[in-house]
Amino acid sequence: MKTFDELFSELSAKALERPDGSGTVRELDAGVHFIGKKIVEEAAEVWMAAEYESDDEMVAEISQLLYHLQVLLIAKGLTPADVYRHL
Ligand SMILES: N=c1c2ncn([C@@H]3O[C@H](COP(=O)(O)OP(=O)(O)OP(=O)(O)O)[C@@H](O)[C@H]3O)c2ncn1[C@@H]1O[C@H](COP(=O)(O)O)[C@@H](O)[C@H]1O
Repeated sequence: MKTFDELFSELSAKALERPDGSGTVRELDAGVHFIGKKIVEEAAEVWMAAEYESDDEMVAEISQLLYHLQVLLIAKGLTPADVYRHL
C-alpha cells in the first residue's frame, strides 16, 4: 500500500532513472496523447464499476485512474502541488 504522494515520488524517480521494464517509462515515452487516452479509458472504467461492480473493483479502477493522472503530471513537468493550488 502507498499514498498518493508516495506513488508520485516513486514515479518521478522512475522518470529520471528510467529502469528497464518500467511501464511508467514506456507510458511517458508514448506521450501525452497516449496518456490522455488511458485517462479517459480508466475514467470510464471507474464509472462502469461504480454502477455495476463491487466497491473493491471500483476503488481498484480509481487507483489506476490516479496512476495515469500522475503520469500525465510528470509528462507535463508538473507536481501534485500544482493541482493542490486549485483544491
Ligand atoms: N499503480 C500503478 C498502476 N496503475 C495502473 N497501471 C498501469 O495501467 C495499466 C492498466 O491499464 P490497462 O488499460 O492496460 O489495463 P486494463 O485492462 O484497463 O485493466 P483493468 O482496468 O481491466 O484492471 C496497467 O497494465 C499498468 O500498466 C499502473 N502501473 C504501475 N503502477 C505503480 O507504479 C509504480 C511504478 O511502476 P513501473 O513504472 O511499471 O515500475 C509501481 O509501484 C506500480 O505499482
